Amino acid sequence: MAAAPDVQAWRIRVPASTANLGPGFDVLGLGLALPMVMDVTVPAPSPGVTITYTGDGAETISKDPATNLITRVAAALVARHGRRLPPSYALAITNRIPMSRGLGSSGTAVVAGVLLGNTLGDLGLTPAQLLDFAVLIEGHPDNVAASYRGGFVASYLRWAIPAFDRIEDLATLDYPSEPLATVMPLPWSEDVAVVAVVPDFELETEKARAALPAQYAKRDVVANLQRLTVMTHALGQRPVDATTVSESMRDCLHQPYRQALVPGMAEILALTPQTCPGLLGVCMSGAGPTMLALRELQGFVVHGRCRCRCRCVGGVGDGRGSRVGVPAATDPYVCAARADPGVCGV
Ligand SMILES: Nc1ncnc2c1ncn2[C@@H]1O[C@H](COP(=O)(O)OP(=O)(O)OP(=O)(O)O)[C@@H](O)[C@H]1O
Ligand SMILES: N[C@@H](CCO)C(=O)O
Repeated sequence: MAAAPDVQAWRIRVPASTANLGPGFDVLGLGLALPMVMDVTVPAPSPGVTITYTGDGAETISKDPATNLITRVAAALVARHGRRLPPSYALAITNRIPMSRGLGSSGTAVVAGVLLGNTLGDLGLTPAQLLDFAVLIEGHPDNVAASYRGGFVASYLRWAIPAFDRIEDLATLDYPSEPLATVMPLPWSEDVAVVAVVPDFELETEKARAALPAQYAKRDVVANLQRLTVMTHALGQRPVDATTVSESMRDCLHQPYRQALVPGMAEILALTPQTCPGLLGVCMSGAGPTMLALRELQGFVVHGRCRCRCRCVGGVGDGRGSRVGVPAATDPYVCAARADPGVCGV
């Protein structure tokens, strides 16, 4: 009788992320304490590949390994290195990250995919190599850098990503062998908490990026550079200066063009520490439609109304949301000083 194969099991946990934080378009990212957890078993209890899913996206996300984003990324990574995924493995995914809401769900899935490919294909790639492959797929580094590294990070790309149609093309695509992304951790003040207000409609990143102009006026670029530099310092200070944070979170490069896609966004962006004591600043999260409020860790009430029906994450109310948040420090969506430490369990 043949011996039963050794069963290996491990867990991959990847946090959600918020990108841009106002003026840091395609530059800044922050890991949020809101994870996707994936339990991997090799081989699967039954023949072939099985994917099970609970949580956000359970009804809509493909469980077919040929079309699921995580397994496609893993397969492309191992193919790039001349290997194949094993014929049998099981993925049990528990996801708390809302889809297409600006909380980096696709980046999280891509990071999970490269971690899966690295272990299933026994590739032994470095974190920088894995992150670069994730950046190639996402096209911009902010979300994946934050999900991978955790905390508050800034990043830039050292070469332009060549155009490709499908993730599978990355197996053979010609691109530079030099490192792609440079990622720098930034200080995040322990006085600053994060509240995400998640509308009950989706906005695909592709659509929100298509709304942006091809060119910008010099004054708008300069305004963002000034604010970005000041804001990254201001958010590391103790105590934080609310007026400086609030003013430096204003953006000229993406939020004005995306405003038409998110009902109520203008009213939320008009909130200030002067009108809402304890508030530090507001911005769109990633490509939206989620709106992000930074707040002082203690004693805080935001007054405001948005026209869209929001899931007021970190807020009170009826859950359909007309108020814009009264966060509790224990709310799982409140990042607080505990910016997520990034991936673990691999
Ligand atoms: N856990 C997952 N497993 C498989 N596919 C996923 C998963 N999470 C997200 N995706 C894919 O990513 C898509 C959402 O990507 P999209 O870029 O539109 O939004 P987002 O990443 O949530 O927002 P943003 O980039 O603004 O933060 C989903 O429709 C799905 O195809
Ligand atoms: N920087 C990206 C984040 C969303 O993926 C954007 O704003 O389009």
